[in-house]
Amino acid sequence: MNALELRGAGLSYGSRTLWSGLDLTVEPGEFIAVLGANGSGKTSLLRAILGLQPLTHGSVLVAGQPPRKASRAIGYVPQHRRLDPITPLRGKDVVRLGLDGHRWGPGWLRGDDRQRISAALEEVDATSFAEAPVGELSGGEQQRVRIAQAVASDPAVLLCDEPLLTLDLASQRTITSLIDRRRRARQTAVLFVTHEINPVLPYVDRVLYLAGGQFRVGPVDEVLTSATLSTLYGAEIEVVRSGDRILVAGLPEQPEHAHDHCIEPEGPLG
Ligand SMILES: Nc1ncnc2c1ncn2[C@@H]1O[C@H](COP(=O)(O)OP(=O)(O)OP(=O)(O)O)[C@@H](O)[C@H]1O
Repeated sequence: MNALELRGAGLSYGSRTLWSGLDLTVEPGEFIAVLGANGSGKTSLLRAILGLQPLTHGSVLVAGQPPRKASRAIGYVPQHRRLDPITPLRGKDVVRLGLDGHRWGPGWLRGDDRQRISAALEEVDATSFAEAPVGELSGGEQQRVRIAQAVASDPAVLLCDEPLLTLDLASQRTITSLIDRRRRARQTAVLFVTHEINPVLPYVDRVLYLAGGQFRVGPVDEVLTSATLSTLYGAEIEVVRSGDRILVAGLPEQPEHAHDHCIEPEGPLG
């Protein structure tokens, strides 16, 4: 079964279309980097997959189910934001929210939930944070606990919304390799929203690039090229591969053909 399937998906806010005609099938264990201009709708795409934002057109299925029915099939890792030092939660309480955070009330742990919480913490080498007040952990440690939360229900899809932001290089490496390890070990598909491809470059199978109401999906070498990005942005953009890094020069703040009042988007390129 596909981990994720978007068919003819489109999202508009009022007269503004973020993207439309989006067909994307993600296999179990695939790592997709979602890149694009500010405001191109990357976070909105994740919200649609989470079932928090209804699509204007088309459909989304997670592990064969509509998002609302698939809550345990979706893990979500948000941007790192420093938790208040007095946050009254221990590491294991944060992980538990990945199992019952979508249900109201205090609730009781079900069946093997306790085991799932320990296994998730162990997976991110965070067993020692189980009893620790999360607010006192470092940024990278807090982000590891958030990954444990996201994988606790053994999701089919892991949605990561710029999880490396504000982390130092060493923590970025730890987080990306933990996510990669999980998807290989459990065939968890990953949608990884990022402004910076290089930290995830070794892991990426395909890129979904959104800009100016258009998109392009494909392997890194097909999408991150001067020709493709220049077309997407309607401006001269240069992409240079230097060793194991990709450098992009000339990115405008906004794509040339970004539109607040929708002209029909051109959809997939090429
Ligand atoms: N609920 C909403 N109603 C109306 N407009 C919205 C709503 N949510 C987001 N938007 C707008 O849609 C656009 C896309 O937002 P989104 O956060 O999805 O973009 P993004 O690609 O993740 O941006 P960034 O890279 O800056 O984080 C933005 O212009 C935003 O203001």
